[in-house]
Amino acid sequence: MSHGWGYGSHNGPDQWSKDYPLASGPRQSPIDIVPGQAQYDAALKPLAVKYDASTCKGILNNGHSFQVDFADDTDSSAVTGGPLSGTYRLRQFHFHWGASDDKGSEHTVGGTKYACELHLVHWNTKYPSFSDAATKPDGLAVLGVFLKVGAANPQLQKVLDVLDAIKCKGKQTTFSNFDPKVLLPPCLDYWTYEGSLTTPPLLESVTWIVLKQPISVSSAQMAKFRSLLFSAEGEPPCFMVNNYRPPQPLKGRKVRASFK
Ligand SMILES: NS(=O)(=O)c1ccc(C(=O)N2CCc3cc(O)c(O)cc3[C@H]2c2ccccc2)cc1
Ligand SMILES: [Zn+2]
Repeated sequence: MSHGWGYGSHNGPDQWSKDYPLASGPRQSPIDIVPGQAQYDAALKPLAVKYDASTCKGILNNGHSFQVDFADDTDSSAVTGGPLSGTYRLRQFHFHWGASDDKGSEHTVGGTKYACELHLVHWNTKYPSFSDAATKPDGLAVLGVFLKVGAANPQLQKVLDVLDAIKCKGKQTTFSNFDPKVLLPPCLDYWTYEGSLTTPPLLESVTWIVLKQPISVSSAQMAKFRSLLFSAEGEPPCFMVNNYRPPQPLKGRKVRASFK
């Protein structure tokens, strides 16, 4: 993927529409979720999340976040149920965060920003591959989890402990035997709506499933995220912070809630 885009003043979200006209499309993400306007839908099923730690393959600084990649050649790590029809295989998870604890999430709740947001990216197995699914309106499902500053999160620490090895863009290292289910809150109540990737190419192929209950992260752990660099080795260092797109217009979409 071209890396001309970023989160700076010259290549950030306000500029993306120049190269990616979808930025002004009808189903863009993220959005501000207004709980009072979300419609409870009794037909929504409970989320069924099944992850297999052995499918965890590695961790990479991709220049706009860091991602933990999973083997997606079988259904052993997948999500079903909820608003979804069929099986969606886990491909990767990554995060978005701010330069300070008062901002960083992409989705907001009644205008409230969290310090960080986790995205678990899944693709619909009715399509032959992730890349193909990413071009279809029902191709992807992303599970969003808010991180709220408070107590340190020991499960998250296992991921943060390897970040020194992937400080710069393009660096990757081994990361195995990690079950991302440990990063989910106890309650799987969610909001869901039809949206898009929040990074270029902004494809409108994502069923968003945003969990109501945040998980915890300490301020010291947030500082660890901010030690990463957008820049590659040998380039002037640029700290990886504020890698979030702000909320986009709802344009008539309905947000459904799985809970009353
Ligand atoms: N924030 S998000 O909407 O949850 C999101 C989901 C998937 C992806 C993703 O996995 N990829 C593949 C790697 C990649 C690398 C890039 O440099 C880039 O600009 C975008 C991506 C996206 C991507 C997804 C689908 C088609 C092309 C690229 C990115 C963001
Ligand atoms: Zn994301």
